[in-house]
Amino acid sequence: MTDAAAGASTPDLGRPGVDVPDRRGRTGLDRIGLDLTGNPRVRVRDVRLLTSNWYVTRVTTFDFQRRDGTWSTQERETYDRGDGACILLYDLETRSVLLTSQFRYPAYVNGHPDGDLIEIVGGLLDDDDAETAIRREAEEESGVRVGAVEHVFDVYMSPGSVTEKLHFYAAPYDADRTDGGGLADEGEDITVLEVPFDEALARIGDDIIDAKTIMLLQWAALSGPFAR
Ligand SMILES: Nc1nc2c(ncn2[C@@H]2O[C@H](COP(=O)(O)OP(=O)(O)O[C@H]3O[C@H](CO)[C@@H](O)[C@H](O)[C@@H]3O)[C@@H](O)[C@H]2O)c(=O)[nH]1
Ligand SMILES: [Mg+2]
Repeated sequence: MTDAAAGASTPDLGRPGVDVPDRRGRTGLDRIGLDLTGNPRVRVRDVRLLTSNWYVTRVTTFDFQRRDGTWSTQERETYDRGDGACILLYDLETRSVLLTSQFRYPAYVNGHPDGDLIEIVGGLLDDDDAETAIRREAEEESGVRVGAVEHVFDVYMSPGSVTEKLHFYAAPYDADRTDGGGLADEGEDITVLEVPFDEALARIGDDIIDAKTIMLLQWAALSGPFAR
C-alpha cells in the first residue's frame, strides 16, 4: 500500500523507528546507508525499514557497477544488531580457560539438541566502545575484573547478511573473581565453566561449536598465549 493510499483511510500516526520512536526509543532507522560514498561502484537508492522489534532489519536498494562496467540494481536485506565484542579469559598457570554455557534459542530452533551453547564471554557494545564493553561483559558474565586486555582482531562474522563487526580480545584471569552469571533482569542465565585449555581444544566440533569461541581458542594455540 502506498503512503497516500494508507492515509486515505487511517490517520498518519508515524512509522515506529522512522518518524516516531520504536519500543527502544529509536528513530531515523531508515537513514542508515544513504550517505555512503566510499565505493564509486555503489549508489544507495533506497532504504526501507522492515522490523525494529529488537534488532533492526532493513532492505536496501542500490545500483551496483559490475567489473565489466555495466550497472545493475540490487536489493539486499541486512540484520543490524550493532557491533559486539568477545574475550578469551585464560590462566597460563593452571592452563585453563573460562567459558560460559547459556541457552541460545536460534541454535535450538536450528538443530542443536538442547540449545545450551558453550561460548567465550561476549556481548553487544550497546553504547560503549569495544574495550569498555568487553570489560563490562567480562564482569557481568564471568565475574572477572580484567586488567590489561590484548586486542586480537576485528571480524565480520556473517558479511552477506549481518552487519555486525565483532571485536576480539584476550586477557588473563585469576582465582579472584565473583560468580558472574549475566544480568537476570535481561533474561541472562549463564553458567561459568573453567575448562583445561587442551580439553577445550579437543572439544571443538563436538560440543564447542560457536564460531567466536573456536576462533579465539585456535588463535591462542597457534599464536596467542598458549603458543608463546
Ligand atoms: N527482549 C529481547 N531481548 C533480547 C533479544 N535478543 C537479545 N536480547 C537480550 O539482549 C541480551 C544481549 O546480551 P549480550 O551479552 O549483550 O549479547 P549476547 O546475546 O551474549 O551476545 C550476542 O553478541 C555476541 C557478540 O557479537 C554474539 O556472538 C552472540 O551470538 C550474540 O548475538 C540478551 O541476554 C537478551 O537479554 C530479543 O529479541 N528480545
Ligand atoms: Mg553475552
